[in-house]
Amino acid sequence: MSERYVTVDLHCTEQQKKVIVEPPGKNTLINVLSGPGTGKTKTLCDRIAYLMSNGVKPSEIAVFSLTNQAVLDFKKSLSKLLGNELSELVSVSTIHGYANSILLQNSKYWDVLKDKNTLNSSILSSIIEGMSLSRKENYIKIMEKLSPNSINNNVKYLPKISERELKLLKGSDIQKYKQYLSLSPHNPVINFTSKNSNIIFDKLVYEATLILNVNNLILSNNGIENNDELINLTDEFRIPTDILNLKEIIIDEFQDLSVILLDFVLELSKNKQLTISGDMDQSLYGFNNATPYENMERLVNHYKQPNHNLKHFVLNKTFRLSEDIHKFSLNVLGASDTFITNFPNETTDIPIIRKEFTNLVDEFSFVYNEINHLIENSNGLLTPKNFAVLAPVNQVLDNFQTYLQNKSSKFRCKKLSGLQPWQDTKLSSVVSFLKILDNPHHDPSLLVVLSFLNKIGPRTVLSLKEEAENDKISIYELIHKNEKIKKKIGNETIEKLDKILTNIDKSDPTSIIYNLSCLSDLFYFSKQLKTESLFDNYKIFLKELFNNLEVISKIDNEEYNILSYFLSHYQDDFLNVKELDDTEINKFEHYNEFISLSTIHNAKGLEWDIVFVLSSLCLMNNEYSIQKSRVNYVAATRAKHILYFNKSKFDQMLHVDTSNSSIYHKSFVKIEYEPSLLDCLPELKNLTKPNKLTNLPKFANPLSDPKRYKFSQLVANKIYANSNRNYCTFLTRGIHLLRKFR
Ligand SMILES: Nc1ncnc2c1ncn2[C@@H]1O[C@H](COP(=O)(O)OP(=O)(O)OP(=O)(O)O)[C@@H](O)[C@H]1O
Repeated sequence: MSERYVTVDLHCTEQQKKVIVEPPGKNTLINVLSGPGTGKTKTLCDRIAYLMSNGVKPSEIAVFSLTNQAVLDFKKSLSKLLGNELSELVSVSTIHGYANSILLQNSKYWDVLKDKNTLNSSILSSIIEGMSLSRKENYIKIMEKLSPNSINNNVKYLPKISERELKLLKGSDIQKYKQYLSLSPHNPVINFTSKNSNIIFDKLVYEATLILNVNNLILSNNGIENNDELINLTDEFRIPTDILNLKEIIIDEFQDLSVILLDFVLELSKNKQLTISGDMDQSLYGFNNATPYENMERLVNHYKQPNHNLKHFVLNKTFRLSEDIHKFSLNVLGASDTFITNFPNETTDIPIIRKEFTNLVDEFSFVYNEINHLIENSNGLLTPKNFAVLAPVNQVLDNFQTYLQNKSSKFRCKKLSGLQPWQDTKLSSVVSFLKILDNPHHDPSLLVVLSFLNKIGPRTVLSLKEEAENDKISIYELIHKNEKIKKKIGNETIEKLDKILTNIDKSDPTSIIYNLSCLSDLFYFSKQLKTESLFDNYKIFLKELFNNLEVISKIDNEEYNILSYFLSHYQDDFLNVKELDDTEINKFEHYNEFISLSTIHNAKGLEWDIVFVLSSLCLMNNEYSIQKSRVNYVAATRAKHILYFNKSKFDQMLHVDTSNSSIYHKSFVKIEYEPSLLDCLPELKNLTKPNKLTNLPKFANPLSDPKRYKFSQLVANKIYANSNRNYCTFLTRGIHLLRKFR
């Protein structure tokens, strides 16, 4: 057995260190709280390194976040700290992805959906069928024996409701909502399989929670091994031992969890260590019923039970925000207090630049000129990579990109993946196309592809599957035989499909790529690839696929045609990594040439030296809401040095804008603080510093203003010095990590 030692120095503050070295305990909650840039994510990574150095196996740690982007960022931080080889041993995934993998253990669709982070709602709907545990006979019998009080008998009497009503119910009566989730997919009162609904994802997590629940009951009921009947009943619910052997569950971005996700987390972390970190004010998923304060209250009460432990850790130093930006962000939020009392030594000391616009072209031209000015006056110290342009919605970013193209801009932009967090990444569907080209009787693949057609919804997918199974024929045969289905799909489509299948030469890479394109056109695949970056990735994928097929064609192999050889040998991550990982694109283009463009939602957890937040000119609704304040708060707190927070003429922010006296008056008398974490954790009050909303932030003139020309050079020097800073400046006490690697 080979042994290796990896030494990692952890540079941290005293407060971060307390989190890092806290030993894991059973039924213990480590609650890491604080504001933006205080190193929450970094501290979690350091903790993992420390635990590993103290004998916890990487397979005993599981890290979760809500979005693919957040998962990717966490993986990057961990691999920066530990190197790829070590960091890849730790499971980091979305909760939905992990729940999905629990459910798919026994599914025959496993080979289509094996990537833990990739969910495809059309196949998912087929999978959900047949695995609704809550209504399964065996499940009910197990519950009667092991946990008789938990069976809910009211479920039978639920009235039929629409999807919209069910969504509303999620916000108003979560218990009722869960009763609906417990129904079988074939129930007559609610449709789980609608393509655009998040309900299907809740159903998925709900079912996985039940499986965990059964396993926890088995574990806590000694003597079950002598009970043959229970062993038989529980057999189909058993999950792999890796999951049961977990010691530490880590949740980053805790504030984004909904009640359904918290149920899953609590079940998974039973008898284990649960470590969470988050900033309640950065909760952006209210539209998906993230309930940060309620969840925190529930969690705290849970861990106040006997035999449970609760430990709070507050980080008070931000490594990102200047005092001005911090003050601005607190006012944007209407926050009465803050945990942050320490700021980085090196900041550029530029107050926020807040310029007003009445039309988008003026605004775009301002942003372009300002970036140009800063780059040109920096003596090469600033490059596009120091900048980000953020907007509330994708549409504004697209317009900005078009503006730059028309202007033949000197610099280029890279849009951060606009993928919806837990939903389809679609690119994996290319495998389905390839499988059909190889063998049209591969049912799961044909179902995926058919579901891309407008008229084919998940209900039709399910009935196609059922019908084919009944008639003992393949789906491909069925669509040729059944006149009704033929009509639904369209005769012409079926004929074209047949033509492609006859034309393809499976031993010629060019023919494979050509027919793959025909097939994907036939099923409107480009419509599925909604974002430009996904489309770019698709092109990269085709290029790589072609290269791979060319290589295979040189291998002398009589048994296989090259397409089936490829399909039985391709690496799983050949497909999956690319659509999530921007670094793949960086291989093709030089990173420094790009300005990051991102929606505010996608920018969460990230930081840049200079950030432009575009105004909401395009959005008609200028009414105040806590959700909107949180989005603005996240946007403002992405900036390390200079924050441009553009203003629409029609928009005023309470506690921030001073020019309009009535607004000032309003913000002055209103002083209505938003709900705060202290409402559920009053014991942390003495760790906070009050924020006076009447004490308004300062604003500065743009840097391209002739009077500030010299200043630009100074700013560039400071940013450059700061980007090359040595972490040791902040080192309170390094931890020496020695890891035995087996
Ligand atoms: N002890 C430290 N010494 C030096 N830099 C640090 C330290 N801790 C964190 N940082 C730096 O501070 C920045 C913010 O860290 P991180 O992204 O982990 O913060 P966060 O609290 O998760 O932020 P957010 O709430 O915005 O997601 C990063 O650049 C990180 O490298």
